[in-house]
Parts: sequence; structure tokens; C-alpha cells
Amino acid sequence: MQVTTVPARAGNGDHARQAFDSVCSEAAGETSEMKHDALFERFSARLKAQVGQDVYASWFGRLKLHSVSKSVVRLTVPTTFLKSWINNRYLELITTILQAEDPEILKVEILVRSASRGPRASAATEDRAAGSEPTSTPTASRTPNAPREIGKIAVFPTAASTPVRSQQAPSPLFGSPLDTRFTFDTFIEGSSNRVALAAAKTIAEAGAGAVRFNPLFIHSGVGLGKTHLLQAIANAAVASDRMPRVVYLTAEYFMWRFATAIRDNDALTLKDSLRNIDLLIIDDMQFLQGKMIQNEFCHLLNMLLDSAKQVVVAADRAPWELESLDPRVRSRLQGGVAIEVEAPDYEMRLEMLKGRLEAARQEDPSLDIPAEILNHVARSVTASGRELEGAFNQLLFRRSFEPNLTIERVDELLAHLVGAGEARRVRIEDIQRIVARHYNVSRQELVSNRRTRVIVKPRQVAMYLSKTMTPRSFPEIGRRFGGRDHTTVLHAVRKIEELISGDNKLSHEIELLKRLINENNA
Ligand SMILES: Nc1ncnc2c1ncn2[C@@H]1O[C@H](COP(=O)(O)OP(=O)(O)OP(=O)(O)O)[C@@H](O)[C@H]1O
Repeated sequence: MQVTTVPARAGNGDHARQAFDSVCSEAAGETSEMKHDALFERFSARLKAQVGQDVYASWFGRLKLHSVSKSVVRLTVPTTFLKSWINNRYLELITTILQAEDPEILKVEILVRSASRGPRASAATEDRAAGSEPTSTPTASRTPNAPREIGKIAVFPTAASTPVRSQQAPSPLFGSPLDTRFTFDTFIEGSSNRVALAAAKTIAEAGAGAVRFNPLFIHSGVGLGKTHLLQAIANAAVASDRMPRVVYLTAEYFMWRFATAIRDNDALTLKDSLRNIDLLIIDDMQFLQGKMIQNEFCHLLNMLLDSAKQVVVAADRAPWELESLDPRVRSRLQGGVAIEVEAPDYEMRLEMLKGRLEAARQEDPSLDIPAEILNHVARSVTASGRELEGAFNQLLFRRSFEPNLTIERVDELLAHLVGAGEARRVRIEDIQRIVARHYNVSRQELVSNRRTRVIVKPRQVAMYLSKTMTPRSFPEIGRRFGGRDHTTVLHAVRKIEELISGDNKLSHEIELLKRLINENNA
């Protein structure tokens, strides 16, 4: 930057000094503006590295620097909702990052910028009306792993030539999305899951028609890797050319799809399309409900098993304990092989943590967590893979602010996860049941594809409560709500947050629902 000088007028020293001062302060102003821009750039880069590209794009893509005065940094966002979301969830993180850049910063303020100063993002999802839930992402049908439709049902194509690239596989037009991190490579083997893993691999490696254990029924408590294993089978089968047609879906999605087809007099087409598949994988079987739907499932199961098509099922209990199932379905499910997955032991938990660290290092090779901390976490967080995942994310998040984490500090940070196995956790199905009862709709409607206002609001409330009251991820919640995409859940959470901030009635309703859910869980 150049500093221009103003010629001093003879005999008017004061004016000359003022002019000189003003130019100098202008110059100084420009300098600090550049400094502040650079500060904001470094801050944005650190924030992005900290929260990840997706979260950054969702919440901080439109964050702008307003001013830096003395020890206060002011940032702006386009909407009040974004302001309250960031204030509630990220202010501490933002302040810590800015203080790391400049220790003189004491305070950060988030302001809403006026529309005239900056255009609102045209497709801002948070501005959508409550009744206009986003439809599934259009890219899904263009991506290589998107299923093709056979009649009314989509089946994953074999894709040896189209390796999986993204973390979240494209949402199928029919069926639940596959998470490409859930593979056999990332699944840690141990004594508690060795048999289930061997059976799963055998099925994934067998060719169409080479049926071994049919149906294979995997059961366990929550968070012990059933979905991971089922999706690993699906991912492996999709990537090979041995089983051309693979369908993975949750029982809830199956229910909704059949209910819609029956309503539209289209059940025959749907059944015809399922007749041709090689591998059917159904997750969360305990949620299959309704006489007519179970009847349809029973026919499908009989048809696939009788024609030597492989079926894999997972549930939170053994087939003989699924009391709500039609006895014929239960009996067919018992006719195959049922394998229980048990809680991981210390060695497995440690391996899982190491696996996570290795995966994280692929993104950032400088990442490190000392072995004694990993050992300690593996020893103390004993509940399930899900809690371990939460513990690991927590460590990763903290270590950049607190590089010298002590065991005592780790205990403090993970107190809520230690012993979580013993405490009863809030379950998404309880949230759905309680929310459905409160709004006088059925649980099936909540997970259906109906988009009328009377269903959309309770669904968004149930998704919001699922995100805030359970450790489930956005994709997992999407799966539990009829195989929805994670962006739909994200949108619901944003929407309810936004509504709560300006609507007392709704925030009381949410508090009441939280109480009911916690009482149910006590
Ligand atoms: N053996 C394992 N190896 C690697 N990761 C695991 C293992 N077991 C569980 N996990 C991880 O723990 C998390 C929860 O696992 P998953 O969702 O598969 O559990 P689940 O049994 O299906 O739970 P739920 O019954 O609640 O649906 C996932 O991130 C998964 O990758």
C-alpha cells in the first residue's frame, strides 16, 4: 500500500498537520482493514478445518466480518435464525479461534446484516416454509451409484467400474442411502462380532443364487455395528459384479413404500420389481408394523427365500423376541441363521479408536492423539461403537485448543459418555411415538413421505428432538424417518430452531415434549 502525502500550505501549519494526520490515519485505516481481512481469512480457514466442509458451508458460508474495534470482533449473518443458531452453538468455538489468532480479542458479537448490505442467498434452505420440506437431492439420480429404477422400485446397479467417492452415498430413489464409510475394511473384528462378520462376508462374496444362510438375521443392542455390517454387505455387493441387484432399506421405508403403493393401486408393480432382486437387506426389522404390510412382507420373504434369493435382516432383538411381528414372518425369519453381536471388548474399542484416528489422519496427517489417552478412552467408554465415535469426535475437536489434554481433562469432557451403557438412552422410536401422540398423527405418517402441513410440522419437531436428545447423526436420523436424506433432517433442525426463537408457544410445546420423553425414559 502506498501512503500519499499532501503538500503542506505555507503559513498554515495546523491545516497541513491536519491534512497529514488525516491521510496517515486513512492509510493506517487501510492497513488495519487489510489486517482484519487477513485475520478473518485465517479464522475462516481454521473454522472450516475444525467443523468440516459440510457444517461450514451450512452455517458459516455467509458469515462476514463487520468490524474489529479494540477487543471486539463483530461478524454478520443474513438472518436472525443464523444469528441465534451460531450464538447458541458456535460462539465459544468462534471466540476461541479468534483469540488464538489475536489474544487481544475479548468478545465476539454476531449481528444480522440488513438486506441492502448483502443479498440473501437465493436458495437458503432455512427460509423455506414449514410446509415445504425439501425434496430429495436432484444429484442423486445423476451420480454413478444411484440406483436405477425397475418398475417402481430402484435397485443399486453393480458398480465395479464406479468406485464410491463421497462419504454419503447418493440417496437411492427407492431404499435408504448407503454410507460409504460403512465397509468391511472399516469394520473392526473381535470376539463379539467375529461370526456375524464372517457370515456377512460370505454373503457379500457369494454370487447370485449361491445362497448360504438364508435369511441371515443379525441382532444386537443399539450402536453395536448392525447397520455398519449390513451396509458393508450392500457396499461390497454393489462394488462387485457378483450380485447385480441389491436392495438395502429400513423396515420403516419398506412400510411407507408399500403403504403408498397399496394406496395408489400400484402394489403389483412394486412386487414385480422386487421379484427380480438378488439380495434384499432390511435394517431395523423391529419397526415393521401393520397387518397388511406384514402380510406383503411375508409374501415377499417367502418368494425370495423359495427362489433362493439371499435375504439379510437386522434388529435390536432375536427373531423369536419380535412379538409384534406376524407369526408367519417370525417363523420364516427363524428358519435361517440368527447371530448375535455383543458389546465390543477393550481391544476392539481401542482398535476402533485407532481406526478413526487413521481415517482422520488421511485428511490431516498432523493429527495425533497420544496412545495413553486412546487407551484410557477405550477403557472408560464401554457402551457401544456410537459412544466411542462421540468420544473420538470430542477429543479431535478439543485437541486443537487444548493440545496437552490430560487424562483428568478427558474424563471431564467425556463424563456424559462414561457409563452410558448402563443408563437408559432416549430412543428415536420413543420420540416418534410421543410426538405422534401429541400431534394426533400416527407414527407411520411421521416416517411417510406425506408433505401436508399437519404431518410436516410434527415430523420436523420429531427430527429436531431426535437430533438434540440422542447422539444420532443426521444420516442416521434420516434413515429412521423413512430413509430420508440427511439434508432433510438438517433443514428440519434449522427450521424448528428458527421457529422456537420467535414462537413462545412452540418452545413450550418442545419443552413439554422433552419432559414427556425424559419421563418415558426415567
Ligand atoms: N465393529 C465395529 N467396527 C467399526 N465401527 C463400529 C463397529 N461397531 C460399531 N461401529 C460404529 O459405531 C457406530 C454405530 O454403529 P451402527 O449404527 O452400525 O449400530 P447399530 O447396531 O446399527 O445401532 P442401532 O441398533 O442403534 O441402529 C457407527 O459409526 C459404526 O461405524
